[in-house]
Amino acid sequence: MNSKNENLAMLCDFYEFTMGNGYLKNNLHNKNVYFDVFFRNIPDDGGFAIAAGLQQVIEYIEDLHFNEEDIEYFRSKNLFSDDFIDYLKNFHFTGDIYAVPEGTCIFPREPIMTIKAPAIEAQILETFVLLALNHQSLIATKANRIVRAAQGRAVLEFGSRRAQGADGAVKGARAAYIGGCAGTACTLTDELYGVPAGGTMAHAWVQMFDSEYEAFKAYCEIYPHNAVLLVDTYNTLKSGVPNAIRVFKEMLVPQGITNFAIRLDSGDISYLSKQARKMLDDAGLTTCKIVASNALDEHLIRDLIMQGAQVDTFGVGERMITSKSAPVFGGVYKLVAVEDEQGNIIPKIKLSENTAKITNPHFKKVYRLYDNETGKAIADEICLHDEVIDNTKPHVIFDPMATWKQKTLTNFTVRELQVPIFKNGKRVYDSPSIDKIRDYCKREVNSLWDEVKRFENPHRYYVDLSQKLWDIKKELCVANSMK
Ligand SMILES: Nc1ncnc2c1ncn2[C@@H]1O[C@H](COP(=O)(O)OP(=O)(O)OP(=O)(O)O)[C@@H](O)[C@H]1O
Ligand SMILES: O=P(O)(O)OC[C@H]1O[C@H](OP(=O)(O)OP(=O)(O)O)[C@H](O)[C@@H]1O
Ligand SMILES: O=C(O)c1cccnc1
Repeated sequence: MNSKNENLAMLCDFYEFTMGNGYLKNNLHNKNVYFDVFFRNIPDDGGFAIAAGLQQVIEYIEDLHFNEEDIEYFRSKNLFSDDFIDYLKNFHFTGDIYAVPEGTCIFPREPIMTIKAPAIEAQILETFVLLALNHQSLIATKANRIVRAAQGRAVLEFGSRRAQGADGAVKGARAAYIGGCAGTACTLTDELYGVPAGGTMAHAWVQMFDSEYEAFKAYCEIYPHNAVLLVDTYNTLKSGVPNAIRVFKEMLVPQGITNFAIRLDSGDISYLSKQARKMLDDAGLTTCKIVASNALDEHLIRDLIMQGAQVDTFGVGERMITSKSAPVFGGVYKLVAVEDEQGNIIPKIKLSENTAKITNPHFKKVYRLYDNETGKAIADEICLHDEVIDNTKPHVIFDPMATWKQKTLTNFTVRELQVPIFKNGKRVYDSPSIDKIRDYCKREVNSLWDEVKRFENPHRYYVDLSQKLWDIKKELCVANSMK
């Protein structure tokens, strides 16, 4: 499921192979094509999303090959030509890929990945590329909302047991960490990706002993430095908290240990946490932290904080790992250009009755423009691949949906968002460590205005087109609408 040497080549929609077979028959297979990955709607009607999943795309592509069993499978279908089957036998990726690094804040309609490759290769990549980017971007985006709602309090990822499948759990926990979670309950995600795993205890531990007091005592004996006692098995305020206080005072305080905690997992978390805080403080255990869990999400956490709940750490499972309130990240994979025999890039467009759904044609680049005074991101500008924005001159940006809405920038910095990942089939990019990705994500989110980050009716961040790209798009719209 996760190792680099697992062959996921067959995790591919069947039509990629029927098209591939057809491209070969029509001698189109070696034609270089350009595909963009982009998305149209931000989950939960948020103001931005977070890119994640690139490392899994890289590992998939580096390992992409069809083994004997796969070749036999294709033969058994009696659908594919011998030439195509021979082609698959020797398949490996030979193209170029550009992508935004994991942890980047991303916005609708801008290319987050661009694939330039011979047609069959580009087509075969589609399913896995979308699957990996869509899933992890969804969870990183959701986790970031939950982490922001917690306003500096730690959020732990607790979702494996309710994730949609093993990959949903493991890659989901990786993405949640990129989005800002402090750690995960998923041991495998720690082993594979270095996301710190940890946890508290289940009700089963407490139930295994003759009394709650004995259960807490036994735990503190083994784990004096990591004691988080679950206090709601019988009666939170009448037995759970008093027993925890007794054990902390009898066993840990005399050893000079102060970093212990209790966990609330049911009932009114606001009321219980305030009462528990008071009881702990009255007992002199002011350093004791309070963890809360139980079907939490960004709205409940925000609400609990508004109610004055005394919670230091939130454990969040099902609603984060499944992104329950918005379970789809609609990233798509669209053909934007082909090369002719001379190597000229011919832009392609897909029209739609819905103007927002008309694709942005051509091989492109995305620039992010930052205001030098505030350091905040002003807008993204999608340009042709060979366009450069000169920040020493005033620069006009305009809304592509309402071109009369213009702004002239004078004091700004430009950053190209996509970086080269593969060149002629060879990887030219090393994924940063997971902690570096997480730090980068934090800086990225800090570079956005608060208005873009609010949960309700966020300000729409501008994603503009360069004049040259806009002109080409308009021309293609007119030309293609006559077809
Ligand atoms: N003060 C609060 N304000 C708003 N929501 C809360 C508050 N306290 C708890 N909640 C949430 O209300 C929901 C209550 O869920 P539920 O009825 O399943 O829990 P419970 O009955 O307390 O516990 P359980 O059934 O797990 O023993 C949870 O999502 C919980 O996080
Ligand atoms: O509610 P979530 O956000 O998904 O957080 C994870 C939940 O998983 C555990 O409970 P579970 O119901 O599995 O078992 P328990 O009876 O031991 O609490 C834990 O106690 C949390 O309540
Ligand atoms: O460590 C915990 O407290 C934990 C882990 C997974 C799910 N619920 C709780």
